[in-house]
Amino acid sequence: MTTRILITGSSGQVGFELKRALALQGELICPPRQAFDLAQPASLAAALDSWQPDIIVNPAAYTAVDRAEDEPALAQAINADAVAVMAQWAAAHHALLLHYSTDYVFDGDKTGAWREDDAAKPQSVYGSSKWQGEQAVRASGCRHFILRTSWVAGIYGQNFLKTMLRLAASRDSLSVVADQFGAPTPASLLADVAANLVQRTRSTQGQPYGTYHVAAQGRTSWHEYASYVIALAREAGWPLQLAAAPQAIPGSAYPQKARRPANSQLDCSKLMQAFDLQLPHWQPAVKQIFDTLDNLK
Ligand SMILES: NC(=O)C1=CN([C@@H]2O[C@H](COP(=O)(O)OP(=O)(O)OC[C@H]3O[C@@H](n4cnc5c(N)ncnc54)[C@H](OP(=O)(O)O)[C@@H]3O)[C@@H](O)[C@H]2O)C=CC1
Ligand SMILES: Cc1cn([C@H]2C[C@H](O)[C@@H](COP(=O)(O)OP(=O)(O)O[C@H]3O[C@@H](C)C(=O)[C@@H](O)[C@H]3O)O2)c(=O)[nH]c1=O
Repeated sequence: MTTRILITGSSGQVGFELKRALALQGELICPPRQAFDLAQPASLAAALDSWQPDIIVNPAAYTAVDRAEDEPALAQAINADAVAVMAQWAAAHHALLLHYSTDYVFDGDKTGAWREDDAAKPQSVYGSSKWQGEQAVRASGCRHFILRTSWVAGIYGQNFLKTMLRLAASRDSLSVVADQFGAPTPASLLADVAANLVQRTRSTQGQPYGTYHVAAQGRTSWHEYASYVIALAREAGWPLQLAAAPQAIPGSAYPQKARRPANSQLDCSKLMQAFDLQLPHWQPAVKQIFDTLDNLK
């Protein structure tokens, strides 16, 4: 029988890549927002009943980190309450739920890389709503994977990499925070890892379901990341207004509504060991995204 795979948020960065990565694994159900609106959690069970997915992949989220501070109820509905409905439906129907979460569940105050069992202490409405979504998945008892990631970038949708290219093309000065650390992670990698895990659940062996960190390897700052991308654009001959590298500034000099963690680096060894996977270093991963954007130009 054909596996029915529901992908939420399929127009987002990760969702778009999931359509490619999961295309051969079953019949994909990719509803537009109006047909499966996570802001209306009470409406979701009826849609799930009609589609009867075997697998629910949920990259959809309220991802506007600063705006969430002004819309906590909406962020909570989309990132937590709707996730609870999907998880409970999955538990009742023996479906698999693959859900994405974020480095922003941590406070950023650890010296080393964050492990899956480190205590969450979100500092923002977004981080808090994502943490509540995670807890709802675990509480439901459904078979699940929660993939926690950081600083997602890709070809489709909006992200920091594209913002830096846009600003470097249009401004003659740019200041970027240099005391927040993490790793940019390709949306395509997150989709490929999901496809790999889904494929493995088809074997009859017991699966190591649970929570995993998935991010590109190494550690950088937003400033180093921006400088690297802008240098790539300069080398490739992009017409840039910005004459020099961006200026490095402390987070305190870039006031924002939501607090970002100082250290977001995720330790991904649990995933790499459990599934014998290698993850790329952030620099070649970012270069590959840039090269694709360059070719599409
Ligand atoms: N972006 C990042 O840097 C990071 C993301 N993550 C997590 O990874 C996952 C994927 O992120 P990413 O692909 O970047 O997110 P995007 O912001 O690119 O996409 C989010 C998707 O969610 C959809 N969505 C938003 N609100 C609703 C709603 N009410 N009902 C249905 N769909 C909705 C959007 O639909 P529409 O197109 O209609 O707006 C969009 O397709 C998320 O869970 C996010 O929390 C984790 C770490 C970093
Ligand atoms: C645009 C800009 C940002 N910054 C800083 C602000 C912030 O500290 C950092 C990142 O900025 P952004 O607001 O683009 O990124 P932000 O929305 O915080 O990105 C986060 O999104 C959510 C969804 C996640 O889950 C996180 O992993 C993370 O990727 O860069 C500058 O210093 N200069 C600038 O010109």
